[in-house]
Amino acid sequence: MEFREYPDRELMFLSLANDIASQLADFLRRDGRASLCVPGGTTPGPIFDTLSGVDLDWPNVSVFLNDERWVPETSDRSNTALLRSRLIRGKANQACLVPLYAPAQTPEEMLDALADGIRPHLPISVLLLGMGNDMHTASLFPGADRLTDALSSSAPILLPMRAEAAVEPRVTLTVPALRSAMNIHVLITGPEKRAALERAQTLPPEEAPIRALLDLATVHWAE
Ligand SMILES: O=C(O)[C@H](O)[C@@H](O)[C@H](O)[C@H](O)COP(=O)(O)O
Repeated sequence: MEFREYPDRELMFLSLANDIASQLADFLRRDGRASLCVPGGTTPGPIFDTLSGVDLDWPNVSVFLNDERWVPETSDRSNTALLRSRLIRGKANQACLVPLYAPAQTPEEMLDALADGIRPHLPISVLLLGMGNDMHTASLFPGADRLTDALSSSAPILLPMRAEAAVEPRVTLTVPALRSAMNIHVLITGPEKRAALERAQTLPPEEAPIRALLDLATVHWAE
């Protein structure tokens, strides 16, 4: 794991957005296409704002979430709605947003169709992850019903996930799909998350799911 500490959040957001853009540009130059997988939640908004204004060959960039809450886009809990309002706009308006939600009562009903949509965009070129104070990442929560399945090296691309801390059912990329990424960044802010990261390094992934990605990740932190 590489740990980068920044003097303030603003600098971190700008610098990380810049790293992500240049990594995507490398893939676009080399392969003519790239994929960017991002978290929802409250932290990454400023990175999305910056990226949406960057000049890239966006029509050849596919964008998808690490995980989605099983709510329609009209919900203020929808990560897809966050992406549409902060990332898939401006210059990035032409990017291809690959869905992790489709209207249905349960994620199980749509899981295969959603996984079929994601599969052609793997391996991920650039993966950005968040982390909760409980050391979850994506929707890999400690104590979640299918965490063991999602940690397995033979896990499918996507799994439904339910956990007390998750509020609603979720759909999440699994550990092997996430670990296949060519570049992995973890974005965290504040002293509580820094302490949680330190703790995660001493625990197995069953207790600290972020641990399953840390050996491959660059962690970006600012107070
Ligand atoms: O849908 C989600 O909730 C996210 O994808 C999740 O994994 C998030 O990255 C962490 O919960 C951190 O969230 P905050 O940035 O809001 O602390």
